[in-house]
Amino acid sequence: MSDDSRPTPSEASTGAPAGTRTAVVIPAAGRGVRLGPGAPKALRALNGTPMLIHAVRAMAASRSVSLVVVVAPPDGAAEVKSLLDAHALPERTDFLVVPGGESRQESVRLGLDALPPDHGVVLVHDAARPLVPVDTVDAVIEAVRDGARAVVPALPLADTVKEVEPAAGPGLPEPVVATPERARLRAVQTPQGFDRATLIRAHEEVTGDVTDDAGMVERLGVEVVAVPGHEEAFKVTRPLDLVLAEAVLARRRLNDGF
Ligand SMILES: Nc1ccn([C@@H]2O[C@H](COP(=O)(O)OP(=O)(O)OP(=O)(O)O)[C@@H](O)[C@H]2O)c(=O)n1
Ligand SMILES: C[C@](O)(CO)[C@H](O)COP(=O)(O)O
Repeated sequence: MSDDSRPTPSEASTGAPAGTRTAVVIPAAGRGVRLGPGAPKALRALNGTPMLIHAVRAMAASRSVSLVVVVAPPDGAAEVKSLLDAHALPERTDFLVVPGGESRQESVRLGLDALPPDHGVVLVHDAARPLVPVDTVDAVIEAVRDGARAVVPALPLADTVKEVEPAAGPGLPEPVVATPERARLRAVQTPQGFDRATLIRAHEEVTGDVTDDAGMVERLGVEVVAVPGHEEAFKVTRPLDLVLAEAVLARRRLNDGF
């Protein structure tokens, strides 16, 4: 066997053929405006470790994941590379860091542009969902490997949801126009999983306001399916979410006995 034909360590350890080899793009380039002033959200600490490192570890915990592409704040790629070097991460996983863009959509696209050709399954996972359990990651990957072109982890809602019209002026109430049937609604999380070609086509063809990658795939007319999400995969968005995230980590430490 020539040197070129030998599998890389990550290919050898996951043992997956190219069609099912799995890469994850982690958009981590947001400012975190809703979290309040401070460092970019992904670099803020949870139990002393940057949120991004928790998110990277959550993805690399899956034995199916052989590559993680981190999309860093536009001026923070060097800092993110140093962070990855400074923290213990599984050796079976390869890492790339690229600078991000102005919107989440643009950041994901920049991450996709950096993917080498040999990964047929691509996950997109928010750095802002640092605590997703590995079982959820594996369930998404398995559904794609089983033939779904787009998969989202999703949870039923606890609140009733109303559709409203914009208020007629500042300080005025918003008229409620509809109450969708709650039993049919789901709160959608990440990682979202895709057949690579479908996700790339969505990012090439779909423009406009879309808040998640599966929404872009829906606009292509391609079926998206939901698998059970997890309450610990919540998105750290506002200050109270930091309190919850610290509490989840404390509970894990207690359960792990240290
Ligand atoms: N230009 C952007 C904006 C967002 N994101 C990433 O997309 C994920 C989900 O976005 P969100 O939670 O909205 O993060 P922020 O945009 O940072 O938050 P905010 O809207 O409060 O500023 C985050 O991991 C964030 O880093 C990104 O990579 N590039
Ligand atoms: C992708 C996402 O996490 C799915 O719920 C969500 O849409 C991201 O929204 P944000 O406003 O960019 O945080």
